[in-house]
Amino acid sequence: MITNIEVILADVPTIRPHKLSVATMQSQTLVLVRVLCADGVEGWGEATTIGGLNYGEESPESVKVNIDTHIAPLLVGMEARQVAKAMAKVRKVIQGNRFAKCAIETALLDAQARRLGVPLSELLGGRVRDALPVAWTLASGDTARDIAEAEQMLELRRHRIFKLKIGARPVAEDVAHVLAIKKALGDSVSVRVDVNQAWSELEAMRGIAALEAGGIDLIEQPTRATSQGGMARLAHRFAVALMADEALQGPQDALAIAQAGGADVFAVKIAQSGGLLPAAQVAAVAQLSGISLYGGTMLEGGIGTAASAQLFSTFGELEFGTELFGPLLLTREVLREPLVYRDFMLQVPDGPGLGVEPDMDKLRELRRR
Ligand SMILES: O=C(O)C[C@H]1C=CC(=O)O1
Ligand SMILES: [Mn+2]
Repeated sequence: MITNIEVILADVPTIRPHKLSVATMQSQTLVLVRVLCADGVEGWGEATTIGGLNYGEESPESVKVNIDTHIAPLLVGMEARQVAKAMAKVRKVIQGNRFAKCAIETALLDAQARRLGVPLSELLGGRVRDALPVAWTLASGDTARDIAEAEQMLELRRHRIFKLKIGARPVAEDVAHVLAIKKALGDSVSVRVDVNQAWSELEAMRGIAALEAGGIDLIEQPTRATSQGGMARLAHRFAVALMADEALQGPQDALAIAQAGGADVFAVKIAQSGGLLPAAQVAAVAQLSGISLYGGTMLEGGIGTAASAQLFSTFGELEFGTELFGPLLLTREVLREPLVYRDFMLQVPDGPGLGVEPDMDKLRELRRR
C-alpha cells in the first residue's frame, strides 16, 4: 500500500552560467518525489524543470503544491504494486501536470522494480544497451570559453558530441559563433545546435542553410513549438536533421508530428512526455515512422537522469545518442554513488529499480525549508 508521498525541492548552483535563449541558469531546482510503501519499499522520481516558468508551464513550486494537494491524496491507500492502476487514476483525474505525473510514475516503478529485484529497464521492455553516448552542452555564451570547455571534455574522454545553445543573439552572430567552434573542434566531433524556438521561419531558413553548409549535424527546435507547419516546411527543405523538442509533449504530439513530417529526429524526454511509459510511446511512434531517436534531458540530477537512462537503454535505435549530462552541470551530488561517465558514455545503472540511492544527509542539507 502507498503510505506517503513527499516532494523535496533542492536548489543547487550550476558549475557555470548556462545560457539558453529563454533563460540564463545559475542554479537548478531539483524536484524530487519520494513514495513510501507499507511493505517498507520506497521509490524515487524527479520532476525537475528549467528556469522556473521560462521553459515550460510547470514550475518547481507548482509541481510540489499540485502533488501535495491534489495527486498524493488520490494515491495514498492504493496498492503500491498496481502501478498501472494508480497511474490510470492519476491520468483520469488530473489534467496536464506532465512533470508531476512523470515523477510519481517513476517513483512507483522504481519501488516496484526494487520489490521484484530487477533494474527498472526490465519493466520497460528490457534493455538492449548498458551504456549511452552523452552530449555536452556548450552554453557559456563565449566562443573561446566554449572551445576550451569542449577541448577539456575531449581530453577527459567524457564527451565528443557538443550541443550549442543559440537563439538569443542575431542569426548571423550565432552562426559565426557555432561555425568558429565547429572549425576549432574538427570533423571527428559532432556539433549540433538548439535554438529553443527562438527563430521565425524566415530566420530559420537563413540560419539552417548556413549551419548545414558548415557541417552542423543537428538543428533542434529552431521555431515555435506551436508552428508545426513551419517545422514540416523546414524539414522538407533541408537535408540536415531537424529535431523536435518543445513541440513534443507526449504521444499525441508525436503522432501528429510524424503524420505531418514535422521532424527527422525526436528528443524524447520523460517528464515532457508525462512519464516513462508515455515517453516509451513517443519513441514507438518515432520508430514506426522512420524518425530517429535522441535521449533528451531537463537537466535533472541523478535520479531523473537514471530514470531517463533506464528508458533510453531499451531503445533499439538511438542514432543521435543522449544528452544525459545533468548531474555534471551541478555543483552538488545528491546520490550516494554518482552516476558513472566513462569513455564518452553514461553507464546505465544495473542495480534494482533506478539503480541509484539518494543521499539523505546531503538532501537534508540542500532541501528548501
Ligand atoms: O534541450 C533543451 O531544450 C533543454 C536542455 C537540455 C540540454 C540543455 O543544455 O538544455
Ligand atoms: Mn532542446
